[in-house]
Amino acid sequence: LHSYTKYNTWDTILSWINSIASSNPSLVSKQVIGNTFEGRPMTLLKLGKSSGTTKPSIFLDCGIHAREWISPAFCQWFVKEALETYGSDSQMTSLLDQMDVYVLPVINIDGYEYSHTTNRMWRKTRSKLSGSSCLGADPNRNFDAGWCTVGASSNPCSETFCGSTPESEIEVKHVADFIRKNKSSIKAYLTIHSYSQLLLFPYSYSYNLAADHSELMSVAQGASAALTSLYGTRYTSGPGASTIYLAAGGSDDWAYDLGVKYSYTFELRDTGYHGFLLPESQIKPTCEETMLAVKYIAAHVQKNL
Ligand SMILES: Nc1ncc(C[C@H](C[SeH])C(=O)O)cc1Cl
Ligand SMILES: [Zn+2]
Ligand SMILES: [Zn+2]
Ligand SMILES: [Zn+2]
Ligand SMILES: [Zn+2]
Ligand SMILES: [Zn+2]
Repeated sequence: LHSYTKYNTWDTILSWINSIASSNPSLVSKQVIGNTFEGRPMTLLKLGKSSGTTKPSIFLDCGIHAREWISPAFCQWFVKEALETYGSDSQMTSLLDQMDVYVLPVINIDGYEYSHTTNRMWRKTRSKLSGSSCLGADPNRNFDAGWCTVGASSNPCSETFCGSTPESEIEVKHVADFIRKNKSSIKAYLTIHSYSQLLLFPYSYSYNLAADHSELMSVAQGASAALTSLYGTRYTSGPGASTIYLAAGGSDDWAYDLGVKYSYTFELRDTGYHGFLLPESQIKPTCEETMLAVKYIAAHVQKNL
């Protein structure tokens, strides 16, 4: 059965998505943006007061890397908090009245399932490339942003295999298609990973500073300070290249270059003690502190609409 403080399987998450959408019809709608390589439905939740017109929106995705289980847990937590506090929390109420928040709880569903059933440390998709016995590409190297130039491998057996072409991974293509289609209204892109406790923003594919570097930095510093205020968890903020590593093909860089100014990658808890195997006992505190950072960014986005 579904629990917000457990690492739910995909089947449990999908039935949760369906029940959430059907029990909150005025605030939530769902749509399938396409199927994964193995045919699972990439199901997107749209949160926000329904209005006849297109509202400005925030796109939040989780589970691009299979083994980063705290990530889908956060997307589920965000939905719970949003629906629970709409009407009582003034900021969340204002957010969902003025904007829409798209939540994609698991991008890499095939990989997520595989990490539950077969290999806990799996990272990539589960696509089959002709001519190789190795499976999958790194979806966060498969976006069309400096594709395969740095920090990625063209070896299909590598953990950071960039894919045969940009958007070769059908999961990446579906996400990119959706964001392209809605790029005029999507004001922020937040993608959730683990671990390291970092708040990253463009660029990772180059050491060059983004045009909006100073604003992105100040918002990141404010967001991580908000996060730290709850339990003292410390985060580092900065451009991906200088803060973690130089690497191309990431979703945040791609969204930023498409014109989504507020584009951030979160690396949640911890800093390596448990790493990807973060105990379920830490889901609640991790999600509660991350809510503060996400709400900080959302408030800044709203102020700048
Ligand atoms: N644009 C990016 N933003 C963040 C990262 C770090 C994550 C950490 Se799991 C990754 O390696 O895919 C990597 C890239 Cl390429
Ligand atoms: Zn398709
Ligand atoms: Zn990751
Ligand atoms: Zn990571
Ligand atoms: Zn522990
Ligand atoms: Zn809460």
